[in-house]
Amino acid sequence: MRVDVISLFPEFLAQSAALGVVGRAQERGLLELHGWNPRDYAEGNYRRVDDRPFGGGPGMVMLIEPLRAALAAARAADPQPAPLIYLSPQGRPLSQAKVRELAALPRMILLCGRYEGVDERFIASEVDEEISIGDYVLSGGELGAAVIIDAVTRLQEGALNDAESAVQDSFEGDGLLDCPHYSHPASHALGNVPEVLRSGNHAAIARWRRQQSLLRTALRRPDLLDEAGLGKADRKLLAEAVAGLEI
Ligand SMILES: c1cc(-c2cnc[nH]2)ccn1
Repeated sequence: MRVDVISLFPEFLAQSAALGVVGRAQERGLLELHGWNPRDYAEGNYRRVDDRPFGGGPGMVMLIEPLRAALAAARAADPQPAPLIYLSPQGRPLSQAKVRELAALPRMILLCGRYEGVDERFIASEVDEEISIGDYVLSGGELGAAVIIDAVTRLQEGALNDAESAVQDSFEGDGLLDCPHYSHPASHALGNVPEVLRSGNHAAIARWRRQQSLLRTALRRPDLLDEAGLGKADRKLLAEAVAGLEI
């Protein structure tokens, strides 16, 4: 997969992408990352990439022309078509379903805004999709781009080793929150590991873990539970766990 990133701080992404799964995916030829800095295409002595907003108000707005030139350079660098995705608080919330959709693409171009954002005419003319990574304001879209790059890279065939794939599957598989995890020591001042996990009874362990995932999801993210479409056995397992809660 090829990912082009339009950003005033390409070094930010280069550093974050050099590590871990994303760094390894690049070494394995599973991912190609290219940065495009609008400042390299800005005209004039000051190479302006932003200016004050019409109508007044705080902050600065990223200008159309440097963005158009950076986008044109990115598109000219590879014949593969690619959607332009703008990371912004006004975007649709990122979900694992959207990550799966993006991971299936051969290429995408991520636009990272700074300041107050991007001139609306560029968005209306060139942006295919706006995506938000959460309802909070960041200093720019680069962290959102890094999140998307990490999440889609993990879905590239061959990017994860067996242990990492198991972790991915355990979360991604059924849309529920993960169960609690424990390791040594079995007994500690902070508490003891649940007996079932030390029983060696794999059926009982799987049942306990499923029940804990269901209970956690019901308590913390009931919205995910609704989407999961539980079957009769899961609803029974959850009801048993809820009945056992000490309220
Ligand atoms: C994606 C981008 C942003 C953001 C971009 N610039 C300021 N905040 C916030 C949330 N998700």
